[in-house]
Amino acid sequence: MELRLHDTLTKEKRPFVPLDRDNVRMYVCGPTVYDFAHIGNARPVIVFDVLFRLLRHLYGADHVTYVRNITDVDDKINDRAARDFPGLPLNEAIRKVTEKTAAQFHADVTALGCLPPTFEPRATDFVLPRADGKADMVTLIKQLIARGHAYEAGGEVLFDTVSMPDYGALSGRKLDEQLAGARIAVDAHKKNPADFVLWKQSSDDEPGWESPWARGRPGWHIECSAMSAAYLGDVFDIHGGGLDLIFPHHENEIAQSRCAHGTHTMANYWLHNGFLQVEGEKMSKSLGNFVTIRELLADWPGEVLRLNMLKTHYRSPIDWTLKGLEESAKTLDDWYEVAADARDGRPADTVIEALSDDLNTPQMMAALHGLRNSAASGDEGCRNAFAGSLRYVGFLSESSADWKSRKQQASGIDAKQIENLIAERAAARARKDFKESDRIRDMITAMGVVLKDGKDADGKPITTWEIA
Ligand SMILES: Nc1ncnc2c1ncn2[C@@H]1O[C@H](COP(=O)(O)OP(=O)(O)OP(=O)(O)O)[C@@H](O)[C@H]1O
Ligand SMILES: [Zn+2]
Repeated sequence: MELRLHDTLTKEKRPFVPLDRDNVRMYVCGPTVYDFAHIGNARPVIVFDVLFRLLRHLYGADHVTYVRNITDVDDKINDRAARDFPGLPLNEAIRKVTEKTAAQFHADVTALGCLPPTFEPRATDFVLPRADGKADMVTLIKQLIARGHAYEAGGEVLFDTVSMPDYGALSGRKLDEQLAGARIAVDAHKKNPADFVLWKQSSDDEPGWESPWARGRPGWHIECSAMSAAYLGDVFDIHGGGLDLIFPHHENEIAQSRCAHGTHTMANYWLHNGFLQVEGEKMSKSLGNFVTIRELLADWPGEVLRLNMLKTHYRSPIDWTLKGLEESAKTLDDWYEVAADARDGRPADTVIEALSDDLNTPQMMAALHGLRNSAASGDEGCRNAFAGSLRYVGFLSESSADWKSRKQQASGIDAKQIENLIAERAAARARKDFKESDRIRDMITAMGVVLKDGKDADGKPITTWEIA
């Protein structure tokens, strides 16, 4: 099956041809760890997890290298550290903020059914030259200066955008248009307003590293140029992230990496996911219209959030609604019932085919609905293919066996309490106090639980229950 991917740089969907079939290489920009991730931040993590799974299927699990970094040096982190831990020395405060946020991020994305990437480098480990000789930011900046693509001014090292004739190709922004709109006064030390920071001086109370220029810290963009080169080389296959990263972040990554290494390309395919929106607006921290993954996981199993995300194609916007979540939960209730007790088969061709068409997850959903119907009316083989497909796309995680109990937990329903009430109701019925037994049943219904009265194998009345 031929994999086709849409490339932002060439604006076309074309067949995916890896540089090396034995080592297919993908880099995705990871979180800046200063605050809990919102469900919008989860979109690239889930989308590229699906692509990672697909590449592993097509090329073999040991032939794909997926790198997703952690940005743990950023001024937003410094501000948060100073705010939350005013009593601590800044470095310690920063470590507390980044460790806590990174741990929560891992817990969140694991609950969303995402496989860990092959490597998860932290920016702070790649600032200075390393003992193992892997790429680092200071060396990259030195190379850029040596090749005439960067200069020092006003306590900073800046990338010289004019030195790169096709700067702006990814976002389609022409340099002269950018120049016209810029405010010169703010950036008087820059040769051109579009020039961006590679290194900036740190004051004594800011985090910093000794460098050939001044004690300072890297700009955001150079972090990804260093970490991608460290694990994937100067040129690699796929680079991903959200739409908002095209400019300036990815544009500047391309400029740095290509100019430092003297290559025509940084990555052969640039993939960008669309925004998750609330009432038509991008979910973002700055707008305050966000809900964290952690908050959602208190109400919904991670599989529901994942499925709800994948109902929409990754390049289209998603409107995130309660109604959508409710429908997704219903779908999974049904699917798990049909797939119950099935052994895992291989994922069905229809699923792989859908994903191979630029990750067409709406078509994948249609394929899963089709498999569900065959499984419901068919033999064990169909059920195994259905269960195998569910597991393959990450809907049937290791922990889905206890789907029902986790749903109960998430809904806040206390199983023990329900069982006690059922016993009280049975006792009331036994003594023919139907007023009391009805009262108890209404109480249970009001808690969002449905009772089913039936008979056990010996013909004795028995009541089972489930969440409405
Ligand atoms: N609403 C959204 N929908 C889809 N992807 C998003 C959304 N918001 C952020 N992203 C993506 O999440 C990833 C992590 O981004 P980052 O950690 O920089 O988030 P952020 O800038 O703190 O979030 P925000 O945009 O809310 O300020 C990036 O790939 C970014 O494109
Ligand atoms: Zn990046």
